Order: sequence, then structure tokens, then C-alpha cells
Amino acid sequence: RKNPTPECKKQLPPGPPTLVFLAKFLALRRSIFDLGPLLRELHARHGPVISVRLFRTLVFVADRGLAHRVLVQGGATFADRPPLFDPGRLFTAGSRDISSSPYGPYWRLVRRNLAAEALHPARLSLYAPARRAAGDALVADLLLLRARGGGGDGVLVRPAFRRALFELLVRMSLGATLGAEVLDEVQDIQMKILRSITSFPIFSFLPALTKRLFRKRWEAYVAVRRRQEEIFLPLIDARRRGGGGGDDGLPCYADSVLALRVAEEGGRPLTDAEVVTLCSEFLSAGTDTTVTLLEWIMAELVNHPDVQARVYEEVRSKKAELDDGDIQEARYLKAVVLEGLRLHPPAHFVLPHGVRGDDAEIAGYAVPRGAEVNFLLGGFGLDETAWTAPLEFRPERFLDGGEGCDVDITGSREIKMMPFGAGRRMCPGHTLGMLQVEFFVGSLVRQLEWLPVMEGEAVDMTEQLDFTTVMKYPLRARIVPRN
Ligand code: HEM
Repeated sequence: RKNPTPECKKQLPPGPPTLVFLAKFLALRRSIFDLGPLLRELHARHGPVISVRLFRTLVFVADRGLAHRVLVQGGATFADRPPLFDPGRLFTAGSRDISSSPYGPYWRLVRRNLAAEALHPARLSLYAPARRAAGDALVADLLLLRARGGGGDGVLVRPAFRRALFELLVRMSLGATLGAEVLDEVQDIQMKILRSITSFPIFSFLPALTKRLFRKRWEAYVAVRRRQEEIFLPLIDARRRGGGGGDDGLPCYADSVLALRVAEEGGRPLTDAEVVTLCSEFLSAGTDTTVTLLEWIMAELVNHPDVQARVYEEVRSKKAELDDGDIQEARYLKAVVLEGLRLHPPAHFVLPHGVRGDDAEIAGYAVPRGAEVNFLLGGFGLDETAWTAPLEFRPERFLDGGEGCDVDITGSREIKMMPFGAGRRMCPGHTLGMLQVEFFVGSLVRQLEWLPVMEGEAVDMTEQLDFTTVMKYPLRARIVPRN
């Protein structure tokens, strides 16, 4: 089954009958991201590439070598995205963000703008003071939580992490520092959008009918989008009027988006709906991924005081306030973050890839136009043929002489782990994601000691699939200010 013979070339990859899959899938009910265990079971039975016919043909690839062949060596064949269903279309103004746009000139324009313009290292370093302020505010926030009674059961860190990172991303995206109430509302809106896109695609079945049958649900989505525009558009207009550069004089993502011109469409600027969509994507793509990774790493540091002590030794010798240069030099800290990404990649799937052309194939199996291809990257970093003791947290493997010391996070040579995807659709925010997590881990360890709630007790590292793969039992830790 794993190596199709020539006669079965051009067949679809093997897989379960639709009804069997649908019954199991519907039993999960919550979200497509609950699929992990079901897919692992199917791969064990059918091999590394499987397919199932649902609302479209879904193909799943669970092998890192194949992922390299398909995503990197395969060029643009699988660089498309399958068309979105509602409410995804509603929230992206008809696929006008980077992640859902079809492979083509518009995607190239907006992607290059994010990767090469808005997230250029020189731009990122302008935000170093904002990062430092966010790091200090986070430590103050955690200590306040501790003083308010979090001491006994330890401090529940996720809401504070999420707020700090979200506030920073809002500033980078829209160039605004929002009041607490609006900030909470925007956070809630972004959460609703993510949940809607990752929940069961009810409107993919006979949309005209299902939108009537589930009218309340559809109207609620429309109201969320309207409210998002009501909040974002005045902020975007302010940037437009100010010609870029707000009170703090820093350029933001919205400025770069407002400056874009779509050459293929007569050199027009982006519409308001497109600008809102792109700024919204910046927040959604950058928040959960980063918060989840930060939480996993801090949990590992609670469980591994020796690693935490080594990070502390490294960052304490830097200047009083960590700057981006200190972070660049902190090699052990970087190894800790890479090990976190290997063992706990926040996304266990890449976003679904679409197919270009009519003769695409994976491992000899046909992949028809209109199919969507998913990669189960969660297991790649745990492959025993690439990593020794893969379930253990050992940052040293990323230092000189270690098996991961020359790991290529972009996967261009080989894929040993793939936390940001690989190939043309690889995450364009990976430098920002890494920088922010390195910075926050460094600051949190520099200013606080992280201890288990009960001495000698290990943090429970059970996973739970949500939009990202989060800690099932959110981290609670005892935090003690360092002198
Ligand atoms: C630790 C942090 C992050 C992780 C683990 C992560 C992971 C990923 C993954 C796995 C993909 C899918 C790649 C594919 O479909 O092949 C992706 C795509 C994407 N990410 Fe990230 N990401 C992170 C941070 C960010 C940040 C900070 C931003 C921007 C502010 C960002 C923006 C995007 C965008 C726009 C895409 C779609 C790319 C495209 O379709 O061309 N990500 N990311």
C-alpha cells in the first residue's frame, strides 16, 4: 500500500470510506483540529498518505521526507490554497489575506510586503523599546496576580501572556495603543473569527440553504465582521491621514499595507475591507501561535530547573534591560526556543494547501485539482530516525556538535522539524515569532524564578488540540522575583 505499483498510479491515496470517516468526524463535533488521533489511527492502517472524500477530497501527509518532496522540491504545485467557505470568506473579504489567497500576484504582493517590508529586521528592531515595555508590564502583571492570591495554587499565566503579546501585536499592526476595554473587545472579536474558521464548515453544504437554516449563526458572524470594521477603520484612517507614523513615530503594518498598489488591477490601492482583513490576519496569525509556544517553554523550564538556571546565567550577564542584540547573542536561549518548537510545535497541521494543475501526485498517488492537502507536522520533530530520545526536552541538541545544531528551520535542505511549514507558503512571520518568544522567555527568567506549585511536583504536559495545540491544564507556576 505504501508504494503503489504502476497500475495503481493515478489512483487516489488510500483511505476510509466517506461514511465511516464522516461518522467518526461528526462524533468529534468541535473542530477540524480535533482530528489528530483519528488521523494517526488512519495513517497507521493505510500508510503515510491517505485521502478521504468529504466536502472535497482531503489528502493527509504524515511523513517528513514526503513533506520535503511535496512542499520544497515540488515548487509551486502545492502552493495554492483551496477556496474558503463562509464564514471564512466573510472574514477575509473573499480570501484577500495572505493565508487564504490563491497563489498568484495578489498573494505575492501582500506576502512580500509582510515578510520583506513590515517584518524586516530593521523594522523589528524599532519595536525593541515596545517589547521591553511589554515584558516589564507582563512581569508586573504576573506579580500582581500573585499578590492577589495566585500564590497558593500558583499563578495562572496564559491570560497574562496572551494580553501582553496581543497588545504588542495590535500596536505593530494598527499603530495604536488601545484602552483596556477596546483591547478586550478586539481580542474577543479575533477569537470569534478564529473559532468560526476552524469550526465544522457547516456553510460548505448548500450555502443558500444552510445560511437560512442557521440564520442566527450567520447573522452573528456578519455582526462580528461589522463590529471589527467599526473599530479598525477609524484607526486605519488615522494612519492614512497621518501619512504613517503615529504618536510614537513608529511605522506599523497598516502603513505598509496602505502604501501597496495592485499592479494587475490598474495600480489601485487596497480597499478598506482588504486593509482590515490583513491587519486582522496579523493579529490572529501572531497571537495564539506565540502565546502557546511561550507557555509550553515556561512549563518545560519549571520542570527542568537546570535548563532554567542556564538560561538565567546567560541572560543575567547581559545589560540591565535585554535588547535585541542581547537576544541575538543568547545561544542557549535560542536553543531552548528551538527545542520548544521541536517538541511542542504550536500548530500540528499547516494550513490546507491547494493543488495547481491536473497531474499533481504525491508518492505516486493522484491528487486531483480541487483537493486540499494537509501535512501533520506535529510528529515530524518526534521522529526517532532524526532525533535521539525525541520525547525529552534537551536544548543542548541545538548547540555545537548536537544533532540539531545545523537544523534548517526553513526546511530547504531537509525537514527534521517543520513548526513554521516549509516551501513557498512557509510562515512569513517566523522571525518575529522566534524573536518575541526568545525575548519573553529571556525577560521572564531574568526577572523571576519559575517554580512548580508544589515542590517536587512536575507540571502536567498533556496536550489538547485547540486552534493551536495547547496545554490541556494551563500552566500554573510559583513565581519569585530574583534579586
Ligand atoms: C511561533 C510563532 C508562529 C508559528 C509556530 C507559526 C506557524 C505557521 C504555520 C505552520 C503556517 C502554515 C504554513 C503552511 O501553510 O504551509 C503559518 C502561516 C502563516 N503565518 Fe505563521 N506562525 C507563527 C507566527 C506568525 C506571526 C508572528 C505572523 C505575523 C505577524 C504569522 C503570519 C503567518 C501568515 C500570514 C501565514 C500564511 C502564509 C501564506 O499562506 O503564504 N505567523 N504560520
